[in-house]
Amino acid sequence: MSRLRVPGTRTPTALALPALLAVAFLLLPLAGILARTEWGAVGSHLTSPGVTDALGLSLVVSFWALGLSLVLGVPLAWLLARVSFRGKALVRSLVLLPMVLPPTVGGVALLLGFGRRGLLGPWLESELGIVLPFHTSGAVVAATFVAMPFLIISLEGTLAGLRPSYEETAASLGASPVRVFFTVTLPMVAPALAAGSALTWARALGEFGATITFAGNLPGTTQTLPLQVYLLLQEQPEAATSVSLLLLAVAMAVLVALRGRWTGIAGDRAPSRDRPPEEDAEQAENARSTPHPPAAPATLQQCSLHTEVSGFDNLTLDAPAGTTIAVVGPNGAGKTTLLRALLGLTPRAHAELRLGDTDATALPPHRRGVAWVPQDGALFPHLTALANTAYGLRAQGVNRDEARRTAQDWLGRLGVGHLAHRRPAQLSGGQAQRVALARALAARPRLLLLDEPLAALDQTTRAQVRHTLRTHLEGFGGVCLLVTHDPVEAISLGDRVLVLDGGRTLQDDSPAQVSRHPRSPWVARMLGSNAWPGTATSERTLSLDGGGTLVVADPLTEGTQALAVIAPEAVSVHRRRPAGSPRNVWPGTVREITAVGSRLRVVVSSDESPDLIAEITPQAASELALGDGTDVWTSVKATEVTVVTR
Ligand SMILES: Nc1ncnc2c1ncn2[C@@H]1O[C@H](COP(=O)(O)OP(=O)(O)OP(=O)(O)O)[C@@H](O)[C@H]1O
Repeated sequence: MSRLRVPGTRTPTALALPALLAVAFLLLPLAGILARTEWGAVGSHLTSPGVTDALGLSLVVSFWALGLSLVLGVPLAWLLARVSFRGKALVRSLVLLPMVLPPTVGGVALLLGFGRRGLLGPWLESELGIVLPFHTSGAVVAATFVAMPFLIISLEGTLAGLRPSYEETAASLGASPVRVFFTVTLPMVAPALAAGSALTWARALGEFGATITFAGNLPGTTQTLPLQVYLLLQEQPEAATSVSLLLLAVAMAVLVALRGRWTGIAGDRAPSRDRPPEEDAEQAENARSTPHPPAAPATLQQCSLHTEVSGFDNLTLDAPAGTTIAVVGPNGAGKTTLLRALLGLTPRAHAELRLGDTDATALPPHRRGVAWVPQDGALFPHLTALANTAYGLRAQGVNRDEARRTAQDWLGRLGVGHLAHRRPAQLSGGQAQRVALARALAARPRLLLLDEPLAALDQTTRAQVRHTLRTHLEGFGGVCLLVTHDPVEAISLGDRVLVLDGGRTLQDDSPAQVSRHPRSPWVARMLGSNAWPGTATSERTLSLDGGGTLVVADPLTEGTQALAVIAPEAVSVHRRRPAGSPRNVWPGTVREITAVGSRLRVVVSSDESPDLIAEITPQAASELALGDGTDVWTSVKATEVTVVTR
C-alpha cells in the first residue's frame, strides 16, 4: 500500500521535536515499570494474599460502580440529550465536574455530603443504618462519583446524534416508549454504551484519591488495588511495580479494545454501499418480478378518516376507506406538519382524529394505528429486513413465529422476500423503500402516511417502486396520505390531490380536476402548465398580472380575478406571424429548449406576455430551425385556455 503525501506537507522540525519529547515523556514512566519489573517474581507478587484481596475488592468495587453508573447515568444521559429543561447547562457542568476536580477534593466533597457529619450521612445512618466511610459501599460511591461522567458524556453525544425518525417510526408501528427504548434506542447506541462502560469501569478500577479520602484505606474493606500499590511502594517496591504492571495491562487492554470508539460510533450509520456482488443481478431480477397480489382484506383494517387539524395547519379532511390522497404544496406549506399532527408527534398542530369508529384524538402515537414511512424509510439498522417487517406485529403482541411468517409474506408481496435476511445497509434504495412499505403495511395500520416515499430513488427505480406502490395501495383498506413534490406521483398514485398552502387547503379534488382547474399558479406549474393570473376587463378578455392581455372563450364577469391555464401542447410556435383563427398571438424570443421524454419544451420570452412554455416535437423544432435566441411568434386559441376563477 503506498502512502500518499500531500505536496508541501513536510514534517516541520520545529513541531516534530517537542512532539517527540511529548511521546518520550509519556512513554518513559511506562518503560520504567517494564524495565524495573522483576519478571520472575511477578507471579508471587500478584498471588500474595494482600494483593489478591485487593484485586478481588477492586473488581467488586469497579463493577458495582459500573452498575450504578448504568442505572443512574443512562437515564441522565437520555434526559440531557432529549429533553430541554431549565438549568440543563448547569447539570451538564455538574456531570463533568468530577472529571476535572482533583480526586482528593472529590473525596472531601463526598465526606461533606455523605460522611457521618455530612449533609445526608446522619439520615443515612439513622434511617437506613448505612455508614459509607470505611465501608466497601463508600469505596463504590467514590468510584462511581469519578467514573460515571465518562458514561454519561459518551452516551449523551450519541443519543443526541441519533435521528428521531427511528424512534418515531417504531412508535407509529405500535411500540410503547419503553419498548422503543429497549428495542431501538439502546441497540442503536450500543457501541457508544459499550465504549462508555469500558472507560467507566477502567476509571473506577484505577480510582485512588477520592476513595482514600472518603472511604479510607482499610485492608479487605476499602483497600483496592491502587491503594495497595501506594502502600506497597513504601514497604515492598518490587511488589508495587508488579501490581502497577497489572493495572497498566488492564488500562492498555481497554484502550486497545476501544480504539476510536469512544468518539462515537453510533448505531446511526450511513448506509454503506457494501452490497454483495450479486446485488445488481438481484435488483434486475427484482425489477422484472411481478409483485404478489395485494394483501388479503382480512389482514387490513378498512377505516375511513375524519380529521380536523388546528395550529399551524388548519383544515378538515374526510375520506372513505381505501382512498389515497396525494398531499402537495410548496416548501413550508405544512405537509410534514399535517402528517406529524396525525401521528400525534408535534406540538405545532393538533388533530382531532377519527379512524373508522375509533376516536384516536387522545391516544398516544403507539396506540393510534397510524403507520408512518418517513422519507428515508428509517429501517432499523441493527435488524434484518425480516425483523424490521415483523417489528410492528411483535410490538402489538403477535408471537414471534407468526410475526415472522406474516413479515416474510409481506416482503414476498413487495418483491423483496429473497432479501429477508439482509440488514438495511445491504439493501439498495429501492429495496429499502419496499421493505419500509412492507413494514408499515404488516403493522395493519388504520391510516398510512407516506412522506415522499420515492424521493430518494433514481428515475428507473422510482418508476418500478411507483408501480409496486400503486398495486399495494389499491389493496390497502385504510386511508393513505402520500406527501410528494412529484406531479407524476401525485396524479398517478392519488385518488385525490390535496393542495396545501400556508397550512390551509387550497384545493382538494380528483387529479383530473386539479390538472384541468389548478387553483393556484404553483399547482399549475407543478403540473407543468402555463398559469397566468389576471383580472377580467371584459367578458372575454383577461388583463394579465405579468403584463399583456389574453382572449378566452369562457365568459367572465368584469373585474373577476382569474387564473388562466394553458397546457404547453396547446401553444403553437411559428417563424412568421400566423394569419387566421388564433386570438392570442405574441412575438417573442426562444430562451431555453429542453427535452422532456420524446418532446421538446420551449420557453419563449415576450414583451407582450408573460413567459410561455410550448411543447413541440423535435421534428417541428428542426423545421422551424429553433435555437436559443431565435425570434418566433407564439399563438394560443381562446378555446384552449382554461379559466379558473378565484
Ligand atoms: N420544529 C419546528 N419548529 C418551528 N417551525 C417549524 C418546525 N418544523 C417546521 N416548521 C415550520 O412550519 C412550516 C411548515 O413546515 P412543514 O415541514 O410542515 O412544511 P412542508 O410542507 O413539509 O415543507 P417541505 O416541502 O419543505 O418539506 C414551515 O414554515 C417550517 O419552517
